[in-house]
Amino acid sequence: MAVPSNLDIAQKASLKPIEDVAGAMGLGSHLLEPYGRNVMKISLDAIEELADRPRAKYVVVSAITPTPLGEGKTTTTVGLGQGLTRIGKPAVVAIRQASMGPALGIKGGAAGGGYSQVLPMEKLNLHLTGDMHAVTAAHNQLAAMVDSHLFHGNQLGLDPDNITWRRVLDVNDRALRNIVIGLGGRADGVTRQTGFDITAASEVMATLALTTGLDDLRSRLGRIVVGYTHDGEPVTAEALRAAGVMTVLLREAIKPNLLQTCENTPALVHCGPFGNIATGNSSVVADLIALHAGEFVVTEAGFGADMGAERFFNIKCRTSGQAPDAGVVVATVRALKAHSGKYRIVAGRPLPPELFDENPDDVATGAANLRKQIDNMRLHGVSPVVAINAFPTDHRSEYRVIEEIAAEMGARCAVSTHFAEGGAGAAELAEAVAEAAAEPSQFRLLYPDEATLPEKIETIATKVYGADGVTYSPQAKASLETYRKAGFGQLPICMAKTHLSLSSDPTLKGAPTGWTLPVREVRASVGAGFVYPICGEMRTMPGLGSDPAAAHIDIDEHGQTVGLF
Ligand SMILES: Nc1ncnc2c1ncn2[C@@H]1O[C@H](COP(=O)(O)OP(=O)(O)O)[C@@H](O)[C@H]1O
Ligand SMILES: O=COP(=O)(O)O
Ligand SMILES: [Mg+2]
Repeated sequence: MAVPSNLDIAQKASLKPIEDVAGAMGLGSHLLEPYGRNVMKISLDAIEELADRPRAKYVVVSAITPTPLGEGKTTTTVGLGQGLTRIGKPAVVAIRQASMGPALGIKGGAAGGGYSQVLPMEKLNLHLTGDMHAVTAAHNQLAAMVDSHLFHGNQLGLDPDNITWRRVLDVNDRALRNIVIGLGGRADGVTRQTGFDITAASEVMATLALTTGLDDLRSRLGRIVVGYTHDGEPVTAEALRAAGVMTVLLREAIKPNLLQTCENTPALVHCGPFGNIATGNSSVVADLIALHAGEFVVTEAGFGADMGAERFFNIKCRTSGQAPDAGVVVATVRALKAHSGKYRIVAGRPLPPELFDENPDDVATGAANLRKQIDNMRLHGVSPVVAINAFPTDHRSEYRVIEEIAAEMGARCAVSTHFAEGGAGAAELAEAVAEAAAEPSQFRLLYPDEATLPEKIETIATKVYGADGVTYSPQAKASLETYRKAGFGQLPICMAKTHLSLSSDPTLKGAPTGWTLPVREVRASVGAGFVYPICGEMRTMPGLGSDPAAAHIDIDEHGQTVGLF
């Protein structure tokens, strides 16, 4: 029987009073702030108040390199959280809020799918409690203060041609990528070129995702570098007297949002997605609360294990000091077939019909990517569990290929039908994850703080992506030298690279070899606490397709939302 649409399931689901969901986590009402129906914010006091309770097992959900459709990481995160709860291991799910860019663009929402969703999905995929808008406001307030400083005499000596701080908006709008501001008369500001990034790519978002509390947020925001003087000295948000107001604009946004799944499992939703141009993980503070509010925390890391999971390990866990107990690699038959190079999956276009023919050989051909992503978990000492996210068009013989490869690689594996069956469909996966998480943690970071920036970049490129080496543009080389001199050398790396390939070329599928990683630009996100190499043709402001989801979203005759997915 066909599964109803995500929206149908979401609109018909029976939600528990959110106070009861909070109660199941052991959160007292004094820690809770209702935001309308079915959503609450949690005070950060909960971190300290819950700290003495037993620590949960910490599970990160990643994936093989996805097709543009996404392979079900968020859906599996939710399904696994429901599955663990069903087998008597109460779990808390921790995911990111959707960006309206992809939600109204090609990809769709980020609340999961089928009977494994976080609800209310309409709130999660649109405004939720306004955190995205708060990040946008704080980011653009700083941008306005930069340009106002230029207008009022530039006392700090900012080089107008070396201002790295752009503006952001939570909309896919290619027309804003490169703009000229300050046009008009003398009173209209200083004319210069700049542009917009999507809000999820803002350093303010990454700072919010990595901070451990309000004081830490205030000092991180102060360290944000907006540009450099003519002699290469960094100019900070603190110097522009902007960090205080930015902190005030974010004082509600720093609190994680509590929602629930289709099966009333607690779900914390906090911070933004994009594991290719941002850190792509939910917040440290949400995990610190969740880690003492149940037996398992299941959190997602954007895109494939080379992207979100690498950042989860080497940026998020480095910052929080937490160590994961298991890592799930979501695999789908369709994506492994695509990795064989014989099928082209384009978002917004019908899937090639031959994709649904039984073809275990093509699954085997594309499985090089699965092997590498399992390796990427092992590289960090994390016990991998392969979750085969079952689609109705799959064949048993194709699962057998994946199971055999997982067995060969010593990884546990389970077919999971959580999309169609909710937590009951993830019971086997939950058992496998519980076993993996029971093993002593061998977690290790990929590189030490004291490695140089080029060493860190080369380590990720060669060990995680499988590159032979790295090439740098002259601009990238100069930036790395500037950052070394400025004392940023101890920071970890957040690599902006395509999520559609292990390499920097989105058309190279499987596990490409014989290539080098081209670093064309390097930015420093000193507030968030990482250096940000941009590899190949990466855009930090997506554009809308010719037939975006937005064109199919409406209000029906009953006033119900339609078309959101
Ligand atoms: N097993 C499945 N069967 C059918 N559709 C699925 C399945 N898993 C996920 N989906 C759908 O695929 C899309 C991507 O799923 P999602 O969990 O958002 O992937 P990711 O988080 O990896 O990007 C969503 O629209 C979701 O509803
Ligand atoms: O950051 C990207 O997230 P998904 O992989 O869930 O689309
Ligand atoms: Mg997702």
